[in-house]
Amino acid sequence: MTAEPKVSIHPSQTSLAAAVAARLITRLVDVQSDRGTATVVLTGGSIGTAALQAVAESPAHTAVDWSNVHVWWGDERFLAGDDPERNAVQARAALLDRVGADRTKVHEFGSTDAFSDENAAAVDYAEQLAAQARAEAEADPDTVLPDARLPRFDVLLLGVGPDAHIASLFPEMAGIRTRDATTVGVADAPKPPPQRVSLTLEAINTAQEVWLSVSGSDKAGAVGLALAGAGHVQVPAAGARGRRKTLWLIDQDAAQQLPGRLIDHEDEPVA
Ligand SMILES: O=C(O)[C@H](O)[C@@H](O)[C@H](O)[C@H](O)COP(=O)(O)O
Repeated sequence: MTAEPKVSIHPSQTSLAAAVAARLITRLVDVQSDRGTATVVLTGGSIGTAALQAVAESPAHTAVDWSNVHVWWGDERFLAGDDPERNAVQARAALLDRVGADRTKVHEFGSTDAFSDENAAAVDYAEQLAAQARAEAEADPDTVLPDARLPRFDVLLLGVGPDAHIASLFPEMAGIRTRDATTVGVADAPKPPPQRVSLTLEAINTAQEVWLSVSGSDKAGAVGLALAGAGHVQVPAAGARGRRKTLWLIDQDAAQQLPGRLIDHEDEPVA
């Protein structure tokens, strides 16, 4: 069971980042009021990081109990642990270190400090995810996880590249074709750095809500193809779906080639 995409268009990159931030705060507060804890899967990239900064700068962020948020990543650049190009380093600076996130609940992909290659880091992340899934199932025997290998992802954020990649799943490459695994090592990514680790599409699509945030005219073609129903091997963003909600949050520039029938006027804009 997955949700058909809905689209929300925002006037600029800044208002888009603010809208993603407002929605994220609301989502985390809502989930925490139901279950006590909430789980978010973060993305790297410009809009992903700008949205986290906007969360930190919003007075409303204090409504979230950050010590009870589990944080995972959709992908990571396989670099040294303190490399400023790592998605986790950028997320810590933009938000996590500013709001007092609990380091034991911030689950980073392994780095070159600890792993010999990207495949080893991918295997380790799959084990971390599975261990958390077991812990959640033991803590609440009534919990039904969408996939026993993965914790419940309440919201999963993705950026989209001009080639329509999501996380580190690039068009036509092995990562987007990977099945029966929750994570994958990527050795030859066209976007630098070449070595990366990523959730697979099947892992991404276990999330309750998948939000794709996209800004800029260089992404308009990718957005148009993805929402016109292209195949996920050629257009990875086309395959990303949440179980309950699939939300495309885009700015005007990225919306230039959008099939008109997909614009949900009731859902725009929230910033
Ligand atoms: O590690 C990464 O590079 C990302 O996770 C990647 O998937 C990113 O989200 C897109 O490439 C969009 O990035 P921009 O928003 O910077 O274009």
